[in-house]
Amino acid sequence: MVTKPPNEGLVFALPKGRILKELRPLLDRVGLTPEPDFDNEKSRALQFRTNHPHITLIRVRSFDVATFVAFGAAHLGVAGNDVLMEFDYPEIYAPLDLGIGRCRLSVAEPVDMANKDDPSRWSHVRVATKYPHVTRRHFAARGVQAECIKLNGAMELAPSLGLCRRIVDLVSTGDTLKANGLVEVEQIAEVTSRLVVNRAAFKTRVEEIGGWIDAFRGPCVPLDLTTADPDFAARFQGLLHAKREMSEDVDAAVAKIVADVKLRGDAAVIEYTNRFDRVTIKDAAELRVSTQEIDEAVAGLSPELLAAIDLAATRIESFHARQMPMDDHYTDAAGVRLGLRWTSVSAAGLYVPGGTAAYPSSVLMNALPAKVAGVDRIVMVVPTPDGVLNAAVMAAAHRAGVTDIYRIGGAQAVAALAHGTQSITPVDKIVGPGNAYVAAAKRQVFGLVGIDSIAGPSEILVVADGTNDPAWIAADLLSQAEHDESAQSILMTDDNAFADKVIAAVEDHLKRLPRAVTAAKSWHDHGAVIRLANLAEAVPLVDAIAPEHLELALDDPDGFANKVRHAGAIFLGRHTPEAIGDYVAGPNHVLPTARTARFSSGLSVFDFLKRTTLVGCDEAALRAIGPAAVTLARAEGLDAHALSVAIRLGGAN
Ligand SMILES: NC(=O)c1ccc[n+]([C@@H]2O[C@H](COP(=O)([O-])OP(=O)(O)OC[C@H]3O[C@@H](n4cnc5c(N)ncnc54)[C@H](O)[C@@H]3O)[C@@H](O)[C@H]2O)c1
Ligand SMILES: N[C@H](CO)Cc1c[nH]c[nH+]1
Ligand SMILES: [Zn+2]
Repeated sequence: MVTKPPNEGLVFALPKGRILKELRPLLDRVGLTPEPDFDNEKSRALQFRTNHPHITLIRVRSFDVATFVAFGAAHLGVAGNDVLMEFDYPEIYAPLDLGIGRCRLSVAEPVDMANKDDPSRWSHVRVATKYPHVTRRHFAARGVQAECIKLNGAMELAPSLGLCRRIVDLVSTGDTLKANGLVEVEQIAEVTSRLVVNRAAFKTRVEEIGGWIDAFRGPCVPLDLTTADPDFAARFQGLLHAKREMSEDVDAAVAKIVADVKLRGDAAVIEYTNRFDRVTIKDAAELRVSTQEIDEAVAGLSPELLAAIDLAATRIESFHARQMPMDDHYTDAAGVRLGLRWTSVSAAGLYVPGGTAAYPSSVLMNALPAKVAGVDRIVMVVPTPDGVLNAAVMAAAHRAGVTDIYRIGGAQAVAALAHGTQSITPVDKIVGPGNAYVAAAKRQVFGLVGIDSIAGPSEILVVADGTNDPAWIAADLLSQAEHDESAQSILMTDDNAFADKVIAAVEDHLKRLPRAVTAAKSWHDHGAVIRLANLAEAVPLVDAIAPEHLELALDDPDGFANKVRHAGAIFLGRHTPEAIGDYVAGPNHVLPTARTARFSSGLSVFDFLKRTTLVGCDEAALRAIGPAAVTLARAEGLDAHALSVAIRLGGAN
């Protein structure tokens, strides 16, 4: 580690080449102007002064940025996550994804070989790569031994010259691979460039380095619309129809996983689980979480957390119990006995997300309606990345009466629940939120099993007047933004000055929130502030957005709520933050997103129930209504239908 006096200038390490071109406008945006020679591609200089007397830029190879920063020779830098993954330097902190230098780290092989190859059957691979550590780790996680030959460039030559058959390299457009007769067969990681800092330097110079992190994060302002503006209607339509989720093509990958689980059962589930969750399950018996593991997890939790789980569970259970519908049996005027009977599905599968965060609250929200509805077998699947079983998730499952828990996630878990495996009995219905892979798998198994509606990234719309505390409303907006970069938070207000104060309060909260990077990206990319002439203007706008969560921080929230038709859940008044509904209010937090509240509702006991109708005629009743059936059957040309009624009425001919 290079030690530098704290009062000396900051050194900023930047990568040469393609990324520098994309980075250059960002330097302008943060007000960092290098000396003119920096933009001269022919210049051999490596170090450059800037308009800030204390800041020097160095221009080095992308791999060397990480090394300069890790050893403290540079304080800040810009490096791709491919480089960060390869070195895995604990001294580097990467607070910000700059969203530039987008590409992927992939495994590629010759086209003619790929046509006959099945990556799921590999046991040993020989690979040419600049990323031996990432490559070995990637293959080890799925039980494949990787022999890596380190090359620094021109990787594409390796297969044609017989050095090895496969390569692992960065792929941007795929043109270079194509030109060399290669094709991608597996993706290891999505790559973007990150702002990186030396941890020790950050600790000692937090104001200075933190200031640059904030500057690169950019002014975190959302879309700002005013209903009085002439272009409001067009811009509002743009907001309504903007695509928020990444358009990753996951369908093909998921179809392959689902087919493989259907064919090979447990063996395929184990293989995908080991690969995606970085675990080493050897035997199908290990897939199921044992009673002892559940008991141990529950025993290790604080009484405070257990009490909170219990309070939430009691309230959710009681709210859902009131939803239970009544059977109906009666005899009508024609003497026909009619009835409608509700029964639950026999077995339900609950998907509990666990890839990037653990959600005990979602366990309760999914399992308790099933329990209240009377489902006999409630099976929960939850991924355990790096083998970590979340104790609060286990406690919530225990409290909610889940019968079986499997430590599996993603498409393979959904496929196992739908098709069954040697060790997992299939279920009748699969519910629960999850990422794009989970959503695609649910869509693909629908028909074989039932599914609930697909919940996408979270949303909140707050309608607030100017008498609210801006810090409260800003926190509410961030509560959903912190879920996901694709989440959406919208403020509607009739007070301009209040709107400005909320925008400033969001900035302020972001300085302290641990999930600031995610929340800031969501607010910046998808957030909106809509300035109204009066609060009545908000009603049709709310209906058009049909938000998942609608918060009404108004004097008369009930009056406003009565006018709204489309919203997943409404939170009434200044003391009802949406987060209370996420955890303990009682109604379900799995709600329709992406404007689907126009035609669908949140998860409820009805998702686990189905109706059977009952009809009973005696001779007199059949005589009363049968002739009309005969007439209709003949009109449809379905004579056997007509006969089956007429024969009972003595009119078979
Ligand atoms: N609406 C709600 O009520 C609610 C509640 C909680 C969470 N959520 C949402 O659920 C989502 C959870 O996502 P998550 O990723 O954290 O967990 P997840 O459990 O949904 O997904 C993790 C799994 O995805 C699979 N996967 C990841 N990368 C893959 C790849 N390249 N190929 C194939 N499979 C791959 C793996 O099998 C992994 O186990 C978030 O978007 C969150 O906002 C919604
Ligand atoms: N707000 C999310 C659904 O939109 C649910 C959740 C779980 N934990 C916290 N919040
Ligand atoms: Zn939430």
